[in-house]
Amino acid sequence: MTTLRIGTRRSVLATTQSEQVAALVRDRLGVDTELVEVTTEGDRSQAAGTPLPQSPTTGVFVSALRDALLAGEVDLAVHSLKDLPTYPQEGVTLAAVPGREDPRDVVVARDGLTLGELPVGSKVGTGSPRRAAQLHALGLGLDVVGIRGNVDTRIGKVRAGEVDAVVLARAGLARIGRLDEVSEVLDPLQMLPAPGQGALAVEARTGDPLVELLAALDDPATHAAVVAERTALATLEGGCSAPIGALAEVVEGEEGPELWLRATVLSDDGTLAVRRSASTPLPTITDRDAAAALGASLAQELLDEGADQLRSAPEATSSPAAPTAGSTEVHNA
Ligand SMILES: NCc1[nH]cc(CCC(=O)O)c1CC(=O)O
Repeated sequence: MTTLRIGTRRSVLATTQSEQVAALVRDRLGVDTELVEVTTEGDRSQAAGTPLPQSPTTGVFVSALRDALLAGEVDLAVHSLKDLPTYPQEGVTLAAVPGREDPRDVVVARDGLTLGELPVGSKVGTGSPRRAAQLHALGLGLDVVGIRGNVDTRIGKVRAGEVDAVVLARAGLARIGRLDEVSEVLDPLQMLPAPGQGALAVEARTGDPLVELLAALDDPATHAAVVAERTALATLEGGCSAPIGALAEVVEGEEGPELWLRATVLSDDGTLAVRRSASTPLPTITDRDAAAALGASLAQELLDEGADQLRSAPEATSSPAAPTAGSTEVHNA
């Protein structure tokens, strides 16, 4: 085989991630690699300062890379898995999910403060409805403000005093060597990560013999976890558009590996939330059907508990959404 061309976005985070996959390809397949930078619509719109659609499921960072893959300009594409839409794309196969970074969210705050140490009314920046809703649900009286831009830009807003803190994925900071900026790692009980957070997706063309070779890059425990998380997300997306967090982990049980999954759906303002967790034995670590079944059944439980009715009151209306059966009302202190 000649040199494998790896399609990547241009940001520091994306090229670092792609270089990590390139190193895996060289180690495990013994093949040379070349990074090919592809500019995505998401990158262009961020550079121009125009707002992005709020949901990452629209895949603005993803489609240009897939186009380059389908056009044969690159042999494989590397994405942050949480940025991938849940619906499959014709001609594109998820060939490997490498080992995951710590999936938790972190706080980068002025003076190294934690969320609980920030005074009431402090400005916390995030562009993520999931993070915003969970920040509100903490009841700390924080002022959640919308910000955007890459990891560097967002940290810069704290250093410039524009906001008191930002919430980011620990994985992104770990990959670009900026963990020293972190003032608090958020427990998933307070801040459940996005489905797929901290994991990478390696995509290739469906039917390309490369798909089978790339299986050597796969980490089966991570793969099982993200299948459960993303199946839950896909099932929930069918019924609601509210913010969703989900995290699965493989643990060693007495009778072999078990997959644990917890998930939450919140109203945008964080005043209503449903949370559930469940587990399943994994007869074999590559049993993706068991992982998918766990995700689907947990999502169904959340929908049965009213996850599809967790709508915040529209801003123009005065009456807040009524608590729904089975949902937990979160009181802001
Ligand atoms: N939303 C953009 C995005 N996509 C992937 C990561 C970080 C890496 C990861 O989660 O795998 C980030 C930045 C962030 O959320 O802080």
